[in-house]
Parts: sequence; C-alpha cells; structure tokens
Amino acid sequence: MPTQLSVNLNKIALIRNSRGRDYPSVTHFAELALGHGAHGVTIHPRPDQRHARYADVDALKAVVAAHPGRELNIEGYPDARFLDVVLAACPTQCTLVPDEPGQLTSDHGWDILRHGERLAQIVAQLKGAGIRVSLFVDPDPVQIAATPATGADRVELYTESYAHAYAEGRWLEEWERFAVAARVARELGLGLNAGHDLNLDNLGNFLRIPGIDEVSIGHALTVEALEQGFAATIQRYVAIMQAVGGE
Ligand SMILES: CC(=O)[C@@H](O)[C@H](O)COP(=O)(O)O
Ligand SMILES: NCC(=O)COP(=O)(O)O
Repeated sequence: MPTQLSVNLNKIALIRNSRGRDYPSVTHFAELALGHGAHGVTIHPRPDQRHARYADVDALKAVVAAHPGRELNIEGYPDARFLDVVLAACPTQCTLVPDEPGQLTSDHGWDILRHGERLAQIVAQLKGAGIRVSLFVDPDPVQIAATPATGADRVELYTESYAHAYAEGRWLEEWERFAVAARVARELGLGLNAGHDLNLDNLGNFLRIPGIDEVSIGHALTVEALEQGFAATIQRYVAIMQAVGGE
C-alpha cells in the first residue's frame, strides 16, 4: 500500500484570513486536493485561529464526506475547545500535538513518558467517538515505546530535522534515525504517519523508510503550488508516492 497524502490546508486558510472573506476558499482547495489524488486533508486549528478556524472543521467534514474513502485529519493541542470541536465533528483522524498557544509552529513531539496518563484519557475519549488517534512525536524510540500504553493508533514522526538535514545535503544519518524510529513503531503495531517540512525534493528519499502510512504536507506544498500550480503540485506528490510505493 503506497503512502497516502494528506494535504494540510493551514496556509490556504492563512491567505483567506488576510482579507476577511472566503477567498481563497479552504473547502475549494480541499476539493481540488482530493480531486487530484490526495487521500485526505488536514487542518490544525490553533487557539488564536491565525489560519485554520474551528468552523473550518465542519466545512471540511462535509467536503470529505462527499468523497467516500477519503479522510479528514484534525491536528491540534487537546484543550477543551479543541476536543469539543473534534468530538462534535468526528473526523477520520485526530493528531494530538503538544503545542503551546504562542508557538510559531509545531516544533517538538510529545513527552509521552511525562504526559502518558493524561493522553490515555484523551485518546480513550476520541476513540470512543470512533476517531483514529495519532500522537505527534520526535523520532525517539523511548517515546514511541511509551505510545501503546496511551491507546493511540498511530504516531506521527516530526520530520523537521530530516528536512533540515536533507536541505544541507547531510541526510543519511538523520534518515537512519527515522528508519529506526519507524521500525520501533511498526514492531509495536503502531500505525505510522509523518510530517513537517516535507517537500517535493525530500519526500521521495524519506519514503524509502518502509511502512509509512500517511504523510501530511502543507507549508512547502503551498509554496510549490504558488510556483507550479496547485493541481500540478498535488499530482507530483501523488506520483512520487506511487513511484516509491511501487518499488
Ligand atoms: C504538526 C505539524 O507539524 C504541522 O501539521 C502543523 O500544523 C504546522 O502548523 P503551522 O501550519 O501553523 O506551521
Ligand atoms: N503534520 C504535518 C502537517 O500537517 C504539515 O506540516 P507542514 O508541511 O506544513 O510543515
């Protein structure tokens, strides 16, 4: 099974919010993404709603529901408002991220050793609503080994360090670190997602790590779409995944 692409629409929402009207439309770009081969879409509503808004969740739920078999992934920090929105919408997947409200972007994974008990309660609540749960983690075998006790279905490997190393031409050591983390997750029976700063240049090499179920990509994809067109960019990502998946 080739790795599936979930297009993160945060940056479409950021442009939308800059003019106070629904242009560009997040739902329109979700339709484009799904129509050109993406398996799903992702948004990450942050407490300040700087880009994705809580209201986008229901709108995207309706778009994805019109595409049988496609998925909606909602990412975010599990505060009360986020959990209320997610439990009301019941997306396919919820990815829990340990971000503080004022963070510029996501820049670390969970300390599951420290927060595992609380995460287990949240995971049980989400899974009780039929939502698949993924935990955003660093490629740290110790933290990944602590994940099954939370009840989470998957981990999402935070790939910024790989992307940074790749851009500097020194990716092998970092790639091997991710390959070990991925193997640990698979051996524990965890599903395997990945994301943050993946792009058209670094994705193919990353996907040589066996067993990646899903990558969620948004920031670089949006920039690449400004240069190459949104539909063409989605098609290029899908082609990379099919090429690696078919090897
Ligand atoms: C969790 C993660 O790495 C990204 O999905 C995150 O959504 C990026 O957030 P920004 O788009 O706010 O940078
Ligand atoms: N979880 C990663 C994601 O959804 C998108 O991250 P990025 O491609 O915007 O860095």
